[in-house]
Amino acid sequence: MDILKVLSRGIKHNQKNKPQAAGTLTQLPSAGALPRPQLFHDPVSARGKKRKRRPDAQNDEQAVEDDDVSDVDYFAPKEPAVEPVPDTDQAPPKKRKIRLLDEDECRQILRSHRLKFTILSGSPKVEDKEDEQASKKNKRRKEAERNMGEKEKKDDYRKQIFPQPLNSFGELQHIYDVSPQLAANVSAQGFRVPTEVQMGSLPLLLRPVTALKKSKSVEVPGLENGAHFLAVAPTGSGKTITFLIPAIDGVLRRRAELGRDKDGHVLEVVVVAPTRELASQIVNEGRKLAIGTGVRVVLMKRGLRLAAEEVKQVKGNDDEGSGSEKESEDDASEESEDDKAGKDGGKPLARVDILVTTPKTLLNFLSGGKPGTRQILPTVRSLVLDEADVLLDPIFRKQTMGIWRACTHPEVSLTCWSATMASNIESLITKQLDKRSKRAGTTPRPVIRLVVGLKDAAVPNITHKLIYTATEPGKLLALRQLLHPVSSADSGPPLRPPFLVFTQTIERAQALHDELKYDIPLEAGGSVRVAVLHSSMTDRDRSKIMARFRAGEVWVLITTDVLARGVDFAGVNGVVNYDVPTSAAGYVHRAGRTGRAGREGGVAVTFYTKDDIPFVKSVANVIAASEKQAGKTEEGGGVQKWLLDALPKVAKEDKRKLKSSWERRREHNRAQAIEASKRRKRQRREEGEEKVEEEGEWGGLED
Ligand SMILES: Nc1ncnc2c1ncn2[C@@H]1O[C@H](COP(=O)(O)OP(=O)(O)OP(=O)(O)O)[C@@H](O)[C@H]1O
Repeated sequence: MDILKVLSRGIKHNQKNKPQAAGTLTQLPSAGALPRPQLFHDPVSARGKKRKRRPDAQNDEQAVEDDDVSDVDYFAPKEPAVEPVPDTDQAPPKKRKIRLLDEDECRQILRSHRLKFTILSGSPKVEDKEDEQASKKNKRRKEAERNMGEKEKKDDYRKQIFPQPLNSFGELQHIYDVSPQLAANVSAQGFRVPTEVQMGSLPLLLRPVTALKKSKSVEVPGLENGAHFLAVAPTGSGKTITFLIPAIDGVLRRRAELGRDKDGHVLEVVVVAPTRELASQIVNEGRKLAIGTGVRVVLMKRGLRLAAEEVKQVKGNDDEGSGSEKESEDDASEESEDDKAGKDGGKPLARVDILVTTPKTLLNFLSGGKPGTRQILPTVRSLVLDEADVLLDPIFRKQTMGIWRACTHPEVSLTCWSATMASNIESLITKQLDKRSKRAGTTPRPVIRLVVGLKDAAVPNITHKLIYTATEPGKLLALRQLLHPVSSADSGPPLRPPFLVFTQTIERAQALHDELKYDIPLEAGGSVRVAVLHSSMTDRDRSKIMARFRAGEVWVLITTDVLARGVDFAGVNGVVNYDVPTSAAGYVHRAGRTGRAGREGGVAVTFYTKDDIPFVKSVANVIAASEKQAGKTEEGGGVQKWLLDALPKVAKEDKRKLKSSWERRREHNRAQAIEASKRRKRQRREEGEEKVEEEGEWGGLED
């Protein structure tokens, strides 16, 4: 197969050989596959009643059966923004009464979609029912516990809850009472059915008491004020709108309660994301959902002034922000300049309801007050950590904890989102929440965790391939073969553009770009089709590359882990791990840049050489688990059992050594990013121009 044929399929070349601009995306081969945003539909054993269709479901234009979505192209350009819903002076539309499902029905639907809710803190009461039905239930539960055997599993089972699932987006308005405008904005996105994470999280986050109204077996104390929430759900499963909808709804509700008008903006929600690319993507999504509501979603930038309170820094009272982790060089290098920005009292306060930020940018603002003081954000009611496991990883921990500490409202709720969540991060979160509620003297809120599918092994809907090459030059050759396969016998599955190539360091990304940039013939667009993006580039260059890749102009984007998390490129067909990711979580996030919203046909190719073998086992395990989830057999799979068995389990000592070698690379990346940041500052001073912050690279999470 010739690359030219593949690349030019569906793409018209204009006369001057210019790359096609926006609008080509839906004609790229990527638009072909039919997405099913829901990943799981297990048949559930006929325990109790079968799922009933609501009598009015047919009237609900959004409650479509899954089969009906086959002709929907979720990657087509979205509809233009909706018109604001007419003012509420007119009589509100009559609300339809929708029956809540009973606990058994909820249990069945949640199981069928592999949604598991566990209470991580407090002790939910298991009701002591006298009646026959309840004792039957208890019997069944005890039997199940006996079967599971281990104590740990028993505890887990007892703490499970079965809230109402969101069966259609129409229920947002009809059961969970979100504003008609917000409901219209969701509907304008063109989504037909909620994904699993949306199905599970939205009822609990919007109206927790309603969501658990029919839950008879477990009582969750303290739920009236809401819950803290951790969601672990596959990449590309729509977590962004899942935290944005309740955020906007919360602002609107409080505005109504307090009688604030549309222009009365109070910073109520802070969303933290690890990179600038992800933060601005969240702002875009938020603004689409907030159209016509008056809710302002703003990206935190250098020089933006927020309504913060200045308090005296109390020495020795910094246990949340401190820890074993040392201050990163990045922090130190930025401090003096940010001090100046924070002290700029001349700028007006920003009018913000929802602030989206990278950790460092906001922390720089908070620590930029008078010496010996810090600034706090007492009006914030909700803190959202997107990619929470990396935000609480030592690289970002100090900064994230600093922000959390600044959200001093006693009722502040925390929600954490990621496709991967190690148990040490979970316990860090629950311990911190416990400490905070003790300190504030408030009734602790429950901490609820939702896991969709298999925790940490979640890229079930794509093809995975591990390719061994004996040497480094062999790797480059193999990548070229993927780009220009000469026969069907060539190794690896066909890789169709657009695709992302991940390397471990900035230097390697640059070097690979130099190697590949002339590999696309001029007739197909030439060197502009191959681009590189990493954190030592300027913000402006990064944004330009992002825009060109999204528009379908760039077909091969070479990058580092800076794009591994959260970034949603419509229709990315493939991911190449030119360098093996150093952890299972790293693999999940990189591979998850393809196959978004349940779309099939994505391919993740991972090259490895002899030197990489110690890292391959954890990648191979993720692949095997993902394929098992997808019900694939060994023959069709990307990793053969013999290989999985043969790959060495790395001894602790060796892992430590290897880790330090990767740490060195990561440090090197950071040093490069710092150097670049200093260079940009110098440039800024010379140009007198103000630019926004940069984040360093991170090298993925260690197992
Ligand atoms: N119900 C839905 N049906 C179809 N597409 C959806 C639905 N909800 C969200 N999407 C789309 O799915 C894509 C992925 O969503 P999003 O970026 O929120 O995923 P994510 O779960 O945050 O992924 P990651 O873990 O990689 O950050 C987006 O393009 C979004 O518009």
